[in-house]
Amino acid sequence: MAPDISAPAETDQPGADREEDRQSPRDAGNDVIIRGESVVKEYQTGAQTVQALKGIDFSIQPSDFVAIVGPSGSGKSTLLNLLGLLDVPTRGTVRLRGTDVSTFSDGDRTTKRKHTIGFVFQSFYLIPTLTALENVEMPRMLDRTPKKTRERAKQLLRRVGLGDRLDHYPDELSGGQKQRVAIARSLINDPAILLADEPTGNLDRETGDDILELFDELRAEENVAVVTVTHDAYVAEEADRVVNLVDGEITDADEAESNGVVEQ
Ligand SMILES: Nc1ncnc2c1ncn2[C@@H]1O[C@H](COP(=O)(O)OP(=O)(O)OP(=O)(O)O)[C@@H](O)[C@H]1O
Repeated sequence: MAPDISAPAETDQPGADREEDRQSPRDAGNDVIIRGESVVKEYQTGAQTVQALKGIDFSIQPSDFVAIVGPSGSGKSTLLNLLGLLDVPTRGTVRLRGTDVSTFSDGDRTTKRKHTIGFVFQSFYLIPTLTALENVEMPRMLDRTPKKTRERAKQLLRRVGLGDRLDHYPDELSGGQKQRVAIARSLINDPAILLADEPTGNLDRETGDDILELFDELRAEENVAVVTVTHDAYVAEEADRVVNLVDGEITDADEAESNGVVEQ
């Protein structure tokens, strides 16, 4: 289950800017996790301004499976960074459960990210000197309840089919198994959204299919939404929705095949 992150302790202080007061009426009472409206993202390099996103709208709900596709430089990573609360828009709004993310302090944004977003990458990014179990526990290394974390980490590794690989090191695992460990790690804080950047990019087709199947199961069981950036047509085909970015704008999904989605 996604954690209730709508009322952090610090906003309960007397006189504090209460989060409920900053909420958009549009998302009050519905279950949109994150919504972007007229989102513009610009990067300034010297005198040059690059408009990476040109006023796009998006929303992610529990259990969604959304694929972001598009040619190189079209704004996919920029959008993923906004969804991952790693950045804020230049103009327009991104709301997390109804609250404008630009009103969060950096510390707030980090806390929200930790409790809302899980990240999965093409290159897995496991720590080679830690076992599978320790890698999954890693995001909660400083946790005050290590016993609980260990139990949850074991449960997640069993969930992704690696109950018999807890003490294996990454170089003792196959590519697909490494990605399963990375997915288990991404779930350790019970996120509402998994952001997966080319999650099947380093895997053969069959192993990639297994990972997509696992995503489907996790969406059904944990209610988690999966948002993936992909160049693989078969991954995009599995998605409920395809966001096709071209030059910072969302275009018709039917154009996806001619815009950087590779048939395999
Ligand atoms: N930090 C930055 N500073 C300046 N320009 C940037 C920055 N990050 C991205 N850009 C520019 O913004 C545009 C969108 O980049 P982005 O990385 O989002 O594209 P992408 O679709 O993820 O590309 P790729 O598929 O090659 O990873 C590009 O023109 C890029 O050069």
